Amino acid sequence: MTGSTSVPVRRIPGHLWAAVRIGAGAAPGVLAGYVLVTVAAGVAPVAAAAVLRTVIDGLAAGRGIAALTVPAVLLACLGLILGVVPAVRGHLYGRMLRAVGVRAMDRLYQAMSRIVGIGVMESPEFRDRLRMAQQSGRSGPGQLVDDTLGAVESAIMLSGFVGVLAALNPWLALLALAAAGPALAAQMWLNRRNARMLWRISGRARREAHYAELLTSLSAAKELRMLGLGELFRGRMLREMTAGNREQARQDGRELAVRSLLAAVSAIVAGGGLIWAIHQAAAGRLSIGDISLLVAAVGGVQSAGSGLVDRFASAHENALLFDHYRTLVDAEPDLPVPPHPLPAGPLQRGIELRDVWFRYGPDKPWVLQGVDLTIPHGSTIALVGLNGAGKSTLVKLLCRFYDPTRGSVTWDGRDLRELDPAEVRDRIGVVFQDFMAYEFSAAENIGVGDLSAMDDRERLEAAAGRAGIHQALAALPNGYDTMLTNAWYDDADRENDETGVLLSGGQWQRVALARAFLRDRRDLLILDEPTAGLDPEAEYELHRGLRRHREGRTSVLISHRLGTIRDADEIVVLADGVVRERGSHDELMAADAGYARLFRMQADGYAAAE
Ligand SMILES: Nc1ncnc2c1ncn2[C@@H]1O[C@H](COP(=O)(O)OP(=O)(O)OP(=O)(O)O)[C@@H](O)[C@H]1O
Repeated sequence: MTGSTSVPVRRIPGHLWAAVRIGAGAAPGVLAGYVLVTVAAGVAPVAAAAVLRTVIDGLAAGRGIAALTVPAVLLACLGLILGVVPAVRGHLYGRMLRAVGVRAMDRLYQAMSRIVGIGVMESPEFRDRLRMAQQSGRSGPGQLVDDTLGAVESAIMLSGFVGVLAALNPWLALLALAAAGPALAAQMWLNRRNARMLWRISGRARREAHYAELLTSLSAAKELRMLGLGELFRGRMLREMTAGNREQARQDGRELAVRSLLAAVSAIVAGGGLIWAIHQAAAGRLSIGDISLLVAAVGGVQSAGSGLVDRFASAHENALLFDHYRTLVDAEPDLPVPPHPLPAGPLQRGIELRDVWFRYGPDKPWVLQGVDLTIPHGSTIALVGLNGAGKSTLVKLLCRFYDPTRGSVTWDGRDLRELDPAEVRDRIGVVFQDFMAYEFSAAENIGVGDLSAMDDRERLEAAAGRAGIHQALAALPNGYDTMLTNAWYDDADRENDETGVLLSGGQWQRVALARAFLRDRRDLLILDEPTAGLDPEAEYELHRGLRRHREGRTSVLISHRLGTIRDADEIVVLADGVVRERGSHDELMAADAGYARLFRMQADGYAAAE
């Protein structure tokens, strides 16, 4: 994905067409009605002006009421149409906007769920683009459809009134058209600058939102108060906001100058036309009806012309933002997935990392520098290493959130890149170091571990039991249906302030473990610091349970508390991006290297505390 500050004009019709197609798919009936109303809104003013001339000329010529009844009724009908159209149009617009918004957002989030890895989501450019796509995706396509039809309406009206002017004086018509050209060009220039400005300040907008979120978020509230960070964050938020506003004000100034100039040109054309018409009428070359038609036509050309420019401007601007939406929706896959992936199948031999090199980006330092590691089926491998050694990174490669920069990860000899990532992930149960605490009920918080068990209370309770959290959840005000948040409640709980409950850090960790236990029939279990927040008794109990659970299963365990992993089949020490030591606890202690030193350090710490 490359940085985008403007969109070639040739891409704009494609965007308009894409938006109309979304509209036609989302609400075909509403769109058809909208087209009809648009055509009526474009034709009616021209027809009304022409009929009015007939009526005025008829009156001036002293024609009787009988001759004028039909044009009068026609005029009344056109007036009715002109009166009703805005309300109908507003109604249809609202319906179309909502229908198109749902479909467009659905497509955007479908595209997001097609993203296989997480690397692309970490790029600031992606985050900016996503924010703009979310902004434009909700109402952008609907507005584009509205702009397109609005432009059609203005074009119908403009061509009608230009035709009228041409019939009265071709020079006037030419002059009116000539004034529209520079207006369009100027507007496009303004739009491009506006889109560039929006892209430029998008980082500011993101930072502003981040500080605003920090100022009000529950998770930041403790540190914010203790460390007195409110003033700092508010200042930074305001700084970003003010800088963004300054850019916006410069653009507003440009817009004011250009638009005033265009309005002046248009008024001069209109005034000139009127002076000419009055002279012609005084000389008897134009009738009173002609004058009324000319006044209507000059006004009509002005309003249709500026309507066309406005619509074009709005369409151009929306298309520029919609470009971010389409770039994301039509993006190539972030990680290559073969069209016909091989089946991963149940793990039989094991997982192997061969000479794996990895860094998070070409400009980032190497995290892994040639890791060779075998995780045989049925064995437990413990990963050990200092902070930042690359343990969690290795886990992310096992889940194929990233591809190795060099080397390969294989599942029973088949490269993960040849397999369907969804199938591989379905065969893995994992508790991440930074697991999610969903603002859902307790049952759902465990159930998301295996959607097929979401409504199976027995399985949920069994998993919670194994994680040692069943009793605590059962004792909540609404048992497993209690919301684990005080931010919002289920509809049924709305009246009851008692039902939103907050868990402690350790309790949350148990819920996350229960989520993984729900996936206990998986081929590989990965636990990244699963007991870091537990009290010693709970940790002991849990590791005993885990040992039982791991028997005969393939697991990868990460823990800084070396006592909890000493019975792993193999302990692998990562350092400087490579496997520095490997072996059983006894072997590594006998080798008396880094692991033994760390183990003794921890053991001495406990002994000293006694
Ligand atoms: N998403 C990321 N983008 C860029 N760098 C990252 C990212 N995640 C981790 N890193 C870097 O990769 C290195 C390894 O991080 P990793 O989280 O794998 O270490 P770890 O061994 O799990 O550490 P810990 O024991 O602290 O959990 C660190 O230097 C970290 O800064």
